[in-house]
Amino acid sequence: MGRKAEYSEKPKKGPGRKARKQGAPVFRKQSFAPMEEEEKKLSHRQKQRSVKREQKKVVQKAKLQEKRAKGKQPQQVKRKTAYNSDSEPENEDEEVVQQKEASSDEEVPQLVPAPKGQKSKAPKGFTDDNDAWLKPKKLKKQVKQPEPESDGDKDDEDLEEDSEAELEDDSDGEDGLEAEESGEEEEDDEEEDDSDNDTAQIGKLADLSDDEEANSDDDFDVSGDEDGTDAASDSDEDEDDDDDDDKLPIERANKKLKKREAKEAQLADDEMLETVDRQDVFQLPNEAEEAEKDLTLQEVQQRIKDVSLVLSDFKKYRQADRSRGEYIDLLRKDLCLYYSYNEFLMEKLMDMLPLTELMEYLEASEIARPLTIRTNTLKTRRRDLAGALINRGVNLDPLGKWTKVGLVVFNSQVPLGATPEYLAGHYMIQGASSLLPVMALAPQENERILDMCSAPGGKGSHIASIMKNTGVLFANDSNRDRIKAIVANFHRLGIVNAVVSCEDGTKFRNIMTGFDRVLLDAPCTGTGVVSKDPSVKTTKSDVDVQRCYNLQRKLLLTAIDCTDAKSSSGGYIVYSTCSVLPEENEWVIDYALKKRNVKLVPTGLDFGVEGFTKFRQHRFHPSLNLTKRYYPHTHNMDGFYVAKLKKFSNTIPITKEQQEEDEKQLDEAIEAETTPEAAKEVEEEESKDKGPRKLLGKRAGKPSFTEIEQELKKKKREESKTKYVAKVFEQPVKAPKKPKPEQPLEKKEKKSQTPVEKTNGTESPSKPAAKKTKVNGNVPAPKADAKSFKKKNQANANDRDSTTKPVDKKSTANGGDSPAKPKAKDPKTKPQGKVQQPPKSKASKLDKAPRIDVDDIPILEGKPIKKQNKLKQKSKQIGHLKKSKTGPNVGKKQKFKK
Ligand SMILES: C[S@@+](CC[C@H](N)C(=O)[O-])C[C@H]1O[C@@H](n2cnc3c(N)ncnc32)[C@H](O)[C@@H]1O
Repeated sequence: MGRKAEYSEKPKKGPGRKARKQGAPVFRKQSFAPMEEEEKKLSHRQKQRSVKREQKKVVQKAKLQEKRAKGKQPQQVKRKTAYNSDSEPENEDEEVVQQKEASSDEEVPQLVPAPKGQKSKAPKGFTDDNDAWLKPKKLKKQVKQPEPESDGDKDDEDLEEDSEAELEDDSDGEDGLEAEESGEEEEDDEEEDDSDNDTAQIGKLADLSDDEEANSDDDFDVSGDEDGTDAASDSDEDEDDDDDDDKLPIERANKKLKKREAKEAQLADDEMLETVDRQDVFQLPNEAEEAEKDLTLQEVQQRIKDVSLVLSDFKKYRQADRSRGEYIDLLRKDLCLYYSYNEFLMEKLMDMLPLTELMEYLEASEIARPLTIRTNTLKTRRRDLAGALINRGVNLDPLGKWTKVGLVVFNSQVPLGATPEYLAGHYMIQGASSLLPVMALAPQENERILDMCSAPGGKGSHIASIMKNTGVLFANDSNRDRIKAIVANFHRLGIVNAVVSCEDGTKFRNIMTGFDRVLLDAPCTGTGVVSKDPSVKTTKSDVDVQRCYNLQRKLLLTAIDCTDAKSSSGGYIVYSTCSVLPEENEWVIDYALKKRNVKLVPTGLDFGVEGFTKFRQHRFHPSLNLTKRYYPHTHNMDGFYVAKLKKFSNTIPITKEQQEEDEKQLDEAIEAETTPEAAKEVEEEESKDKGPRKLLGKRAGKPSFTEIEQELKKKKREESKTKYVAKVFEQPVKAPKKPKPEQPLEKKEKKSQTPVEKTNGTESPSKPAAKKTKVNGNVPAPKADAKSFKKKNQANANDRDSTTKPVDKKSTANGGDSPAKPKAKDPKTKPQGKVQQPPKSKASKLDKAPRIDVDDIPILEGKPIKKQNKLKQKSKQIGHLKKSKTGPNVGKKQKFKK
């Protein structure tokens, strides 16, 4: 661009020069020293950074050249240096010679070659002005000295010395530059100055090129500015600078940003902790306050949260003078209030689930489970059914990968119990959880299968459809009204391989044995189906649980006895309940494992929570982890339990271990009875009843109740006494030693010496009646239960057990029977043996139906050990479809035909 400047020609001076043609433009030397200009403009900080950059550049260059010098000819290095000179490439050789003269070591970068003739001058050869100018060069030297990355070898030191010498030589040339800048040079010196200019330009151009590199560090500089704003991080970041050299500017910036964020997060956490610490600790209300205050639901909810927080870190948040028990009591009360549970059930749930999970469980139990249907594969395919229902405005989806027959219905424009498909038997309305026990049972075609508690036939019909209407399904239920539902459903669904019976399941071994598989979907408290039947929350009590527990154990033993261990295809028993309480699940299975030749096998269900192997202070058989639990909050289905047993022998086991166990149980019961309180209780009871049955001293070790509590207890017991109440299982809370359930029965059976228990299927038909008479003299009347049966059956449309007692208002009022309040009966208020008889006018068909009498059922484990040994010897293999032709079974058979 423009005309080229010529420095070689000297403009002529003198007269007539105005007339001359305008010569080439003359540029001030200053124009070629942009660095000088820039330096003047730079701020102090910028200069510092510039110096830093320079230092780095010099160090890098030194390193680079050192490397090259090691691997290449020195000449090449010199050429490289000379290449920076644009103006006089032809002088390369001369310069090289000069440099050689200046220093024998060529490793030092030749930024500015020495001008000719200058070398012979005085060693320093600088004027005072030069001294001033030389300062930057000295700085350069200083930079080299602290070079951190130098090897520290002697060679390096030599190198530095050499470079210093050269720099001093270079300064000669720069001296000329300084002189020119000052404008004080003589014309005679101009040629030399020009050459100096050239050298100066060379030097400066080299610097410029370096500057370009430096400019590439602009980002770094920017971040350096940021450093300036964050003085605290300066030191750290400076330390990292060296490590960051290899990184891109953006990476360095990112690193710094992350550091800063981490610091801020840390600060925020600290602040939060401080704030929490400063917060007021939740103050437990005292009883007076509690009585006065009427809390809103929101306040209760808030208090639940507060107490939960305290319990989550009790040491930290507790009030020094308050115990954990007080907090738990308050929490239980609040939860009962908020979710409308009685204290008994809430306490059971609190025992069972950790606090956070409990809250989830309670919340999930408030929400209805999705409506699900099961395709009846005897009549249709799921895809076809889904299509048909979708056409009717039903919005549905497959239930899950785990089932090929389930459909979940999101919404429907038609009632699902009245569609043509329903009436045609293409599907059954069933909860998702009710598919699980049948899947675990895994029925096979042509097998003989017993569904012991079948009404209304949901699972039974599922079994039949898997069997493809082959083999025989025995669908039994003790509730005659509910039997009708089985018949109706089976008709609708096109099941033709079923025999429906109405028998007491606990006696089924007398009717028929030798089944390939038995399903026992046992009657239970229904604590898993709270969302379906909210009344469960307030109506269940300790008595209900114990009643169910007794019945379940007896039904399960019978189910095992009805199974043929030698079945070629089966020999399996599946036990299930829609309760989540361990008393009705693990406890029952654990009991059966001890009493029969069965073992737990995997259910085949690939989801569900493992069953408990321990619960509070209780320990179950380790294989109970093979059983499965289902919860509304984890599986979005009703609370459910499934266990699968394999029978491996038809004989009834009486092992040495069992003998010892039985003896131990006896000892414990005796020991419990001998506690002063229990002894007194038994004494009083015996004096009233004069019966053999004794309470087992469950109050041993328990705190005594206040008078009011005892009064409430008495009233409650009066209401809830039934023949089923046997106070059998150990209470999970604070009960050091518990009475064994079999104890009273043992005593009775010792006297009666019934042969019923001797072998499977060999029970004498006349014995149960005799025994019943005897036992019923010691327990509340059965008719009260029959009434409650009826009420429940009418009330509950679902398939839960209907054998539970009527709503126990007291249990709601006083928090229900806590496990820590085990006193069974108060002979003062209600002598044992007295029966709460319902008015005869109210007795219905239900009353005439076979009633379950827990005490009437033979319990092998209750036999004296010697007797059991005898039984073992006499035990026979169960015959298939063997039936007694005499006694009450005959009547039952006729009933069955009806
Ligand atoms: C949970 S429900 C069964 C539901 C059924 N498995 C289904 O899927 O439709 C329990 C049933 O057991 C019946 N049951 C109660 N005690 C019984 C007993 N001792 N023998 C036989 N069935 C009994 C009840 O009448 C009730 O129908």
